[in-house]
Amino acid sequence: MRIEYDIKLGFKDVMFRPKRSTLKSRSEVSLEREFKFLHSPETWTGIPIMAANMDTVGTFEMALALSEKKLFTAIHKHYSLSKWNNFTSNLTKDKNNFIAVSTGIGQNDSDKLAKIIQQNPNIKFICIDVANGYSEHFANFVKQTRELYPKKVIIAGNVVTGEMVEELLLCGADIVKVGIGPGSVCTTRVKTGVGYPQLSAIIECADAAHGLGGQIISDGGCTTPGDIAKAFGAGADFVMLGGMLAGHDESGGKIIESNGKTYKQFYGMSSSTAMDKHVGGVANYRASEGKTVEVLYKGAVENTLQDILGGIRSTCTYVGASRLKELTKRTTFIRVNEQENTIYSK
Ligand SMILES: NC(=O)C1=CN([C@@H]2O[C@H](COP(=O)(O)OP(=O)(O)OC[C@H]3O[C@@H](n4cnc5c(N)ncnc54)[C@H](OP(=O)(O)O)[C@@H]3O)[C@@H](O)[C@H]2O)C=CC1
Ligand SMILES: Nc1nc2c(ncn2[C@@H]2O[C@H](COP(=O)(O)O)[C@@H](O)[C@H]2O)c(=O)[nH]1
Ligand SMILES: [K+]
Repeated sequence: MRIEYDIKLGFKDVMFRPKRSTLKSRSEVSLEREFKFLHSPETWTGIPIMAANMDTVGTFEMALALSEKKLFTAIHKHYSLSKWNNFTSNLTKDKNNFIAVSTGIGQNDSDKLAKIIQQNPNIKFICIDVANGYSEHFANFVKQTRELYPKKVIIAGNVVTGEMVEELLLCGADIVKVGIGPGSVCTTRVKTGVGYPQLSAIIECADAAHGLGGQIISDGGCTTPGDIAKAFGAGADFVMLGGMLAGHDESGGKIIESNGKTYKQFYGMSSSTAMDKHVGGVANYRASEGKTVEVLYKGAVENTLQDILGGIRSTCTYVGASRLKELTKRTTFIRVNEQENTIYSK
């Protein structure tokens, strides 16, 4: 056994130190970024915030709403081929910049992926997503996917350490997804004791990825627009959101009326709710690693997006970044023991 003694940080452990700035207005901030990729010849321009590939968040409806504002959606892997064909038949070609098709690493997953891509060749992004990105089988799957799809942009995850980011990039991933256990409906840290505070994971993984010319997605743990800004400040190229985009018209999940209030169901993809729905229950050798919750119904996602994007533009003006790209260079984090004043929150 060994112990690493340096303390790893989460979003709640830091704040941005304000800096002098020449920006006159938050309207002067551009949140768009342009990326070239390590393997794929594609280029991408957009606002690098994405909906998670959860069946309550990464829906076709979410993709239509988010792509309007140049945000991205990792579509969940449980749509059938015919649902995909139906969705893409009404899709303008440019919208393919803002969606990924997701896959697991089983034979069924790769067969279904092949069919979806064969029938929808304009799809540009593939998101290979597993809970534990440390297995050899997963790395081999990434390699095989790169061989099959040399031009697609491949996202692979999840991992939390630099050496595995490098390995996945070398296996053919363009973008590595980072986060084990920070999610709002995640119970991995409780069930397994495994995890890595998200801010430190981002800092370490971004450094590893950028050294090789790859990108990272910070996945999970953002509960406020300020957390998203901190993820970008720490070096994330993209930020993926689950819970913050749950509960909207465009989200999946049942509507629940209770005590005169309206809620929407939201659950982890490793929860018993998800496993009952998609694979007929929790296998007898494993535990669920996700929660099922009810979130207050929030209406159209557009309003939430304005709140998020407005918050991040404001962060940028506080540190003098006229473009999101400059935010990390202009970031000094201070370690803190307090966040917001909660006297009027419940
Ligand atoms: N970011 C995170 O912290 C987490 C995210 N999730 C999300 O939920 C989805 C469903 O998760 P889940 O059903 O748990 O697993 P996955 O769908 O990710 O499982 C992928 C494959 O990896 C194998 N595997 C081996 N060890 C592990 C392990 N420790 N954890 C998970 N899989 C393992 C699984 O086999 P077998 O099932 O036979 O073991 C399975 O074949 C994920 O794809 C991810 O989107 C889930 C948990 C954590
Ligand atoms: N450990 C688990 N993690 C999960 C599960 N379902 C999804 N996730 C991860 O959470 C993020 C979203 O995080 P949020 O804080 O923004 O809500 C998602 O992208 C997955 O990586 C699960 O059942 N268990
Ligand atoms: K995900």
